[in-house]
Amino acid sequence: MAAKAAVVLPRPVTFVTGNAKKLEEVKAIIGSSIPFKSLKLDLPELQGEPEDISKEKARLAALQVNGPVLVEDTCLCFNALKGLPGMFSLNILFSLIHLLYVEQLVTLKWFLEKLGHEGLNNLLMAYEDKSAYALCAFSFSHGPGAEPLTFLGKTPGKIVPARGPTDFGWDPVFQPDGYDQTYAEMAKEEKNKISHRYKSLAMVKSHFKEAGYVFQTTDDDTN
Ligand SMILES: O=c1[nH]c(=O)c2ncn([C@@H]3O[C@H](COP(=O)(O)OP(=O)(O)OP(=O)(O)O)[C@@H](O)[C@H]3O)c2[nH]1
Ligand SMILES: [Mg+2]
Repeated sequence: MAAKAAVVLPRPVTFVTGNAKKLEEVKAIIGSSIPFKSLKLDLPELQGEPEDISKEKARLAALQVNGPVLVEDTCLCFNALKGLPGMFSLNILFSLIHLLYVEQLVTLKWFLEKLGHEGLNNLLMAYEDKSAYALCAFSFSHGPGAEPLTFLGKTPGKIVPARGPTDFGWDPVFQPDGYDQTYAEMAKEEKNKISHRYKSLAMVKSHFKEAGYVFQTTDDDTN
């Protein structure tokens, strides 16, 4: 039987994100297994199921980049609230704040800071069930018009009062099952071995390995 021809992609994959902490983790997890560069683009994020949001982001990113792209969308979902706040949390909050305080950026900052980690815990105050899961949806598109593939990684845990460094989102209030440390308290290498992002990227890496993509690079791509 003839070997399947490898798919040739016009350049390295562009990982589109505006989040520096995400990028740090993605670099550490992917290493040199997938040739990629990163690009910050302001893409609209729809509301809906994680997979759909991520896929749509990939479609839009591929059009803008005009080449292969990886994007991801991450959420923290509370079981007692049937998966909310999930993808909606910060986006809806931002929309509400925007409606209420257009152009009053000081107030907006103050409001977000006030809600913070304590606010996330307070959302569950009335419930005994503090269980939650971190969900990561990576989508990969070959380029404009190509249907994106999505890879979901999920890590179960619970919501606890904040512990550990506060330099990345909700890491201080999420304690993964089987650990007595929050994501924020864990060494980065430890988080990157069990996280929602790690699990999703493990599937992305397997896909790339199986597909055996061949990348054509230009001088521009090395920047
Ligand atoms: O404690 C955390 N540990 C994580 O592992 C993690 N991953 C993402 N987030 C936060 O969740 C929100 C929605 O994320 P999100 O997927 O829309 O990302 P984003 O808008 O910041 O970047 P991007 O969409 O340009 O890639 C943002 O506030 C992110 O900072 C995390 N917080
Ligand atoms: Mg986003």
